Amino acid sequence: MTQKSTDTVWHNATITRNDREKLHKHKSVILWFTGLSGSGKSTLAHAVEDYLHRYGCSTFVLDGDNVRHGLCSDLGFSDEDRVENIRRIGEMAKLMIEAGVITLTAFISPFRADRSSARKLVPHGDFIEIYCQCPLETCEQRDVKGLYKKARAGKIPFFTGIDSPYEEPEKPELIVNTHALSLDESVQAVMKLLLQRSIVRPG
Ligand SMILES: Nc1ncnc2c1ncn2[C@@H]1O[C@H](COP(=O)(O)OS(=O)(=O)O)[C@@H](OP(=O)(O)O)[C@H]1O
Ligand SMILES: Nc1ncnc2c1ncn2[C@@H]1O[C@H](COP(=O)(O)OP(=O)(O)O)[C@@H](O)[C@H]1O
Repeated sequence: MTQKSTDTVWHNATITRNDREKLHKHKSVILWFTGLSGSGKSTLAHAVEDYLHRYGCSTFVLDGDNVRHGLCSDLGFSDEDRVENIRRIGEMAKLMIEAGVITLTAFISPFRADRSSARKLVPHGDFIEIYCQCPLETCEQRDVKGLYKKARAGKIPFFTGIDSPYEEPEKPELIVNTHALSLDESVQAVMKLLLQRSIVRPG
């Protein structure tokens, strides 16, 4: 690996985040969905994006599976690699809110410390942690991608919830119990929070 360069200087953009937010007519924010595999992160993030997009908001979903095909294709699922995965996503999400975009991230992000580091990258209030709470048994019954079956058969080592830990958020901005709520109810719970925080305006 080459030595880190110290010869870089931050360049301030002429167009600011505030300018971009004015253009988009809404604030930018990170909606950080976290939870077990199969808990509903992707489904909910995309459904919220769909809703916001229809109301003219500028949005983008960073999704675990997709990002791991490109930006993070060099990473696996050891604790170390997950830490680096979430570090990169945090930095990417930070850039995207500078671009004035409502950024929705759907990663297991199993470690509290890593979610906390991502939160600290951006100003207070710009990181909204949404815990997709769902019992492991339900996630396993859903087994959307057949991965739990493989993990139980010992074919996927370090699978979250089985032989790799998931640390529940202690104080998330929102808990969505995807086991009990319908998808529509879950979307409405997120929208209610965005309205309460004046990130989007009614209508
Ligand atoms: N060992 C292991 N543990 C957990 N998940 C695994 C594993 N191997 C592959 N997958 C698939 O990768 C998706 C999770 O990637 P993430 O980038 O979100 O993981 S992490 O935040 O770095 O922990 C996860 O996607 P979701 O099911 O959408 O959560 C799985 O499809
Ligand atoms: N309230 C809900 N919110 C999100 N997904 C739900 C909800 N209720 C049931 N589901 C279902 O749970 C599954 C979640 O899968 P997925 O979104 O891929 O999870 P994850 O991205 O966390 O791995 C989907 O089949 C989805 O239809």
